[in-house]
This record gives sequence, structure tokens and C-alpha cells, in this order.
Amino acid sequence: MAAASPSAKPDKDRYRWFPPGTHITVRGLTKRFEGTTVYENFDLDIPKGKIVSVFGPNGCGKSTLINMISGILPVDAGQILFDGKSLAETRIGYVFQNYREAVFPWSRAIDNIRYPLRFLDMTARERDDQVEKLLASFDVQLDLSRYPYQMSGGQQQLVSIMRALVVDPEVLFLDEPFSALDYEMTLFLREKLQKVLVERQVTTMLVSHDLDEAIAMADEVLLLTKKPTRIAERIMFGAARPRDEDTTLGADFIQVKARSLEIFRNEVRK
Ligand SMILES: Nc1ncnc2c1ncn2[C@@H]1O[C@H](COP(=O)(O)OP(=O)(O)OP(=O)(O)O)[C@@H](O)[C@H]1O
Repeated sequence: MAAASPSAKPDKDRYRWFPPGTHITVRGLTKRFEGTTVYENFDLDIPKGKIVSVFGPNGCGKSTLINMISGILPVDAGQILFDGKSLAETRIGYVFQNYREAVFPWSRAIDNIRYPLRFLDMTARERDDQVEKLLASFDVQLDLSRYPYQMSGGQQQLVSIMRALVVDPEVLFLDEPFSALDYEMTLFLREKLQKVLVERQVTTMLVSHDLDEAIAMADEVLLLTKKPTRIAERIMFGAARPRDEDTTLGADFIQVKARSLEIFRNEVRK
């Protein structure tokens, strides 16, 4: 007899059960907008310390998913836990697509980066150390005394990524963080971000419209269906890191991309 899937368990157990190595557990998630059901009784497990890319048809609810998990958007029903803890007990970071609205125009880069630390119970010295450590991990040349208007879009997004990471988040959410940037800056930021996330073992959910990016950044690609949204498939991608443009030329990448495209096309045709 086949093993019972978690969703076949009685509700009481389903809410408690999750596979080893899981960081985020989503159970029975339901979300409707004006009569449209986006998620209905949706379950998801996100592994600890891994990068999971979220990819799917237009409007299927990629942003809605990470916004609900990160607490930006209320859920209609369901439970979300982080290592069994609530969101309030978990340190998270969030990077928005639109960095222009995310960075504070009145603050220098360094003050933007430092900002979230003021909400943590730390001494001034500890805050400085935290910022220093982060800057060292990124290892980039950036004049931190500049204001956002004196920086390129890519530099501003870099600042907002650093601001999200300065609190040493257990979980990081990114909603199309590179889609407004030019290709050169995108490649540069992907490389830097990957390095820091892997070093710090941050559990990461990345929404991307770019399938190559979704795969190249990910340990696992979460492919979603059209609404009401379910998981179409989860595909592991185990290529060595650091990954760069050449990663997308490898046989394993091409295989994962072909399978992802097949699922995506099937969904879009429905
Ligand atoms: N505040 C809202 N009010 C009404 N409908 C909404 C709201 N936010 C999202 N939706 C709808 O919910 C669905 C999912 O939206 P969401 O932005 O999460 O999808 P997405 O997969 O991230 O989209 P895209 O591929 O366009 O980035 C869409 O049909 C969208 O129109």
C-alpha cells in the first residue's frame, strides 16, 4: 500500500507533520480576491537553508504566496510556521522589485543598510560589527556615503538587498529583484547574492519571471499551476556553486529547463 501523503492525514496531524530538513511549513492556505480563489487548502514545505525559486503562469499567485508567507498579506485561512515558530518569532528579510520605492531617499546608503538594526536589541558596537561583516561578505566597491539619487539602479537594489540581509534573517524573500536592472548588473547581483546566501545558509524564496534565472539561482524550482494554484512540480537543481552564465549551458541545466518548460506550457495551454 502506498504511504499516505501528508494531505491525506487528518487535519490535526496534517498541521503538525513536516519532513525533516523543512524550515517553512504552509498548511491549508486559502486566499481569495474578490471572489477569485488563488489558493485553496494549499500545503507547501520549504527546505532549510536552500534557495527555492517560484515560477509559474502569469497571475498564478507567485507574489501572493511569498507575501502571505512573509506576513505582508493576510491569509483567509491556514497556518504558516518557521521551524515550528510563528512569523513574529522569526527574523525575515524582503527585497522588492521596485527598489526606488524601497530605499529611503533621505538616507545615505550606509544608513539605509543599518536601518533595520535599530529594531533589534543590540549595542552600537554589535550593530557596527554586523554591518562590517555583511559588507565584507558582499565584497563590493560602493561609496556608502551616497544618497540613493547618486547611485545607479543596480547599486540601489544592492543597498536594499544588504538592508534585507543585515539582520541576519533566517528567511529571505525576493520578488523579482533583478527585473528592472540591466543584464550586466543582474549577473553581478545574482553572483553576489548567491555567494552570501550560500555562506549564510539563508532559507530563500525567490520569485522570478525569468526561467533561466529561476533555475540558475535555485536548489529547487517550485513550479505552480494556474489558479486555483497548486504545485505542478518541484524540480531539484544541484549544479555546483558558484553558478554563473556558463551554468545555463550545462547539460543538467538544459534538462531542468526543458522539463520546466514542458510543465509551464501544459499549464498555460489549459
Ligand atoms: N490586492 C489584490 N486585489 C485583487 N486581486 C489581486 C490582488 N493581488 C493579487 N490579485 C490577483 O491575484 C492573482 C495572483 O496575483 P499575483 O500578483 O500573486 O500573481 P503573480 O503570479 O505574482 O503574477 P505575475 O506573474 O503577474 O507577477 C492575480 O489574478 C491577481 O490579479
